[in-house]
Amino acid sequence: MNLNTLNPSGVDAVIVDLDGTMVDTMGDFNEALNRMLRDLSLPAIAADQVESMVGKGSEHLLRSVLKHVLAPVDQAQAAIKIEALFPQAWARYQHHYLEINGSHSAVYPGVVQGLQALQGAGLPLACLTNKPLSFAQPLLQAKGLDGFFARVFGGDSFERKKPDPLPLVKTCEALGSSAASTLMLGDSSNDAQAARAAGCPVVLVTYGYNHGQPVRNVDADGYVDSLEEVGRWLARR
Ligand SMILES: O=C(O)COP(=O)(O)O
Ligand SMILES: [Mg+2]
Repeated sequence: MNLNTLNPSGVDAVIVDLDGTMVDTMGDFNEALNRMLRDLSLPAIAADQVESMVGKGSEHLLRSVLKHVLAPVDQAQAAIKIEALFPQAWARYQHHYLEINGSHSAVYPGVVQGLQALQGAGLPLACLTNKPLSFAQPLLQAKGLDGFFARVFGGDSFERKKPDPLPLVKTCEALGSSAASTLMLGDSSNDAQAARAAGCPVVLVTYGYNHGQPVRNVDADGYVDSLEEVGRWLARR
């Protein structure tokens, strides 16, 4: 663990990211995307391609996937085609994602223990994801994680998504804590950039999705291999 620059007694609340931090949802993304591509008579996409596209919300993911599968078409044509396909792609993706939500995904080791420790330390918790709220809420329920969170916000809960600081600022407001005393736990540069811009301390997990880039290269206050480590550290406050 490397949380040297942070003081646990300065933390009053915690915001936790969902995909890549609490739940490994890559199987769900891959399944829903490939069902959508089949409906649109487009070729399938491999899971390792999808991983680098996750993190900036579902609209961005769908545009990236469509761009990838339409790659042989020239760029200007692809842009026009993506926008033409988007409404149907979005409708089919939502349908399939909600149908399979949680059935191809798993809670990472140490998450439940970590959240229990944070709750035991009396810290109010919020889940803040770029996933649509209608996907996030049933996923948290299906994985037995919903009871930990006083508030849950999705990528469509506010005007802008992470890496914009707005969702973090609004989540701090909802938790009644100052940005400087609200710790963000995430897995990607979106979480870290949003936290930095909002003035929140940020710790990143090393096992999630960071657009295929090494997470330790992202500017953050610490990196952990398990949320259990954060729980143990904050239980000392
Ligand atoms: O849906 C996404 O793009 C990623 O969601 P996250 O913010 O929970 O990592
Ligand atoms: Mg994430």
